[in-house]
Amino acid sequence: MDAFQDHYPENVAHCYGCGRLNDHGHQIKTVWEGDETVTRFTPEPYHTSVPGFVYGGLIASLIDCHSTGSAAAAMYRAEGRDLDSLPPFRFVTGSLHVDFLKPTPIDGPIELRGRITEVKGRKVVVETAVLAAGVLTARGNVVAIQMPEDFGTAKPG
Ligand SMILES: CCCCCCCCCCCCCCCC(=O)SCCNC(=O)CCNC(=O)[C@H](O)C(C)(C)COP(=O)(O)OP(=O)(O)OC[C@H]1O[C@@H](n2cnc3c(N)ncnc32)[C@H](O)[C@@H]1OP(=O)(O)O
Repeated sequence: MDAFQDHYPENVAHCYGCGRLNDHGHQIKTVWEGDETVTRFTPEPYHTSVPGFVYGGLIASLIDCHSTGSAAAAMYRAEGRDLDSLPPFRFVTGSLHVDFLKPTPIDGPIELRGRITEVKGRKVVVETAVLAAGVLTARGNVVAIQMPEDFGTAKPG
């Protein structure tokens, strides 16, 4: 099945977490399963924190990109539009909150299951459960915001 990230236009397909064109990145893939968005990812041995367990920064990174992809897909769904239709919805992370509930074992796939809890203007809130072998090990809350036209052009300060 096609993933949301397979539809990202080339100019936003280089993200370290979700860009299909980033050879060094995670290249996550997210799909709808009913009203939930689902990403499955198998960690590598080098994603270790404490031996046997996944590095928390990786979990945060997966939640991050799972959520921005989910936010875009939710907006397309809300408008009854095809994922390839123009103009494209592009979301960036405004806020990323992670609760680490239990150590996440590294020896198998991780499943992220997201729910859209708010859509308001340019903002989408996504809550994500992170499961390893069916056990909830972390929870994420992301505020994703539709990318402004002038993203990245503002001068610091
Ligand atoms: C499926 C088909 C694909 C199609 C194609 C998709 C392409 C998909 C591209 C993916 C690309 C990779 C994405 C990876 C995820 C990153 O890693 S993104 C990189 C990390 N994030 C950044 O660099 C963002 C930096 N921050 C900014 O640029 C700006 O602060 C933001 C986030 C755009 C917001 O600025 P703004 O547009 O001026 O926001 P503003 O109008 O003030 O607020 C809008 C709303 O958002 C809220 N808000 C703003 N900032 C925050 C915040 N930090 N916390 C909470 N709420 C906030 C406001 O309260 C407001 O809410 P309401 O009052 O309407 O309820």
